[in-house]
Amino acid sequence: MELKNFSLEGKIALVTGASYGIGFAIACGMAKCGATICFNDIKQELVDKGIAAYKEAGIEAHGYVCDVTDEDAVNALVATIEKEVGVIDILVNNAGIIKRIPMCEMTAAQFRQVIDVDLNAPFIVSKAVIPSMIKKGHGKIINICSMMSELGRETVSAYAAAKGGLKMLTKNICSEYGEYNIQCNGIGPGYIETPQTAPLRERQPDGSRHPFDQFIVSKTPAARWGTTEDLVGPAVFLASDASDFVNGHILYVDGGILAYIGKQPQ
Ligand SMILES: NC(=O)c1ccc[n+]([C@@H]2O[C@H](COP(=O)([O-])OP(=O)(O)OC[C@H]3O[C@@H](n4cnc5c(N)ncnc54)[C@H](O)[C@@H]3O)[C@@H](O)[C@H]2O)c1
Ligand SMILES: O=C(O)C(=O)C[C@H](O)[C@H](O)CO
Repeated sequence: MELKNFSLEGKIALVTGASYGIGFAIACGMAKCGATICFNDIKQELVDKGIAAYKEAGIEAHGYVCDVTDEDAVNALVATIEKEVGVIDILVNNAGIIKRIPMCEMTAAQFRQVIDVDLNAPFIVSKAVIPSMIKKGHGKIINICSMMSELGRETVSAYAAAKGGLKMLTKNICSEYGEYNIQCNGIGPGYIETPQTAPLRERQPDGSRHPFDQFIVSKTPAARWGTTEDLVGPAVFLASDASDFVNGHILYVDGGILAYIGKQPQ
């Protein structure tokens, strides 16, 4: 039996919002498996820093400024990549924001902003790449979901609504385009050490650990925060031929949080 390989040689990947953080780590991992990396971010300054960081990692990445919520800009980005690099084989919808505000104190505009980046944008970017994937006869779409695709918590109503919707968008793209050999799956990271979660890990004025930091470690069987490197193997798997029969799945990379009721207070 031939082992379907994990190589990404000859594949072109677009990772959104990938100047740093989870997207940067996933892109670096895909590059090490042979993929050509294209990425975007919202500001030239971030793209420039990203290109330098990829170069430092030995990767010649193609960087573009593009706000993923702007449909015209996204369509222009995909057309430019197709012209300059080639047809996108792998899309990672990674760009995202969070606003931690109690729901009744959050404005509708703030709610909409989170939905726009975390849910509408993955729709926009996926819609932009799918036609060429159909023509090419294959495609991989990986949506970066969250624990909040399954669970709620105080202050993250918009984010949870977006990430829950992103889980179902993932399943719907699978349903609608699986027959064209397009696999759309999600990765659901646990709590990962990146700028997005930095406020949850800040030391207290007395030097003690943030209460949320202690809470998450107690809720994680692995008893630690995740790192961006923990996400690379799962992303490469879902981007490779080895996952051609995996579709509509959310792969939770959470150290066991979703399986664990929590430790009895001592
Ligand atoms: N860090 C975690 O614990 C965690 C866990 C689960 C899911 N996630 C998700 O993973 C993804 C990456 O998270 P992260 O922790 O690396 O976040 P981050 O805040 O460190 O990075 C997010 C990136 O997205 C970019 N971005 C934001 N809005 C954009 C827009 N409109 N257009 C283009 N780029 C935009 C930012 O500039 C940044 O480069 C997000 O979707 C996040 O919701 C993070
Ligand atoms: O709960 C929060 O405040 C978060 O920041 C959620 C994390 O970013 C992440 O999405 C958990 O999977």
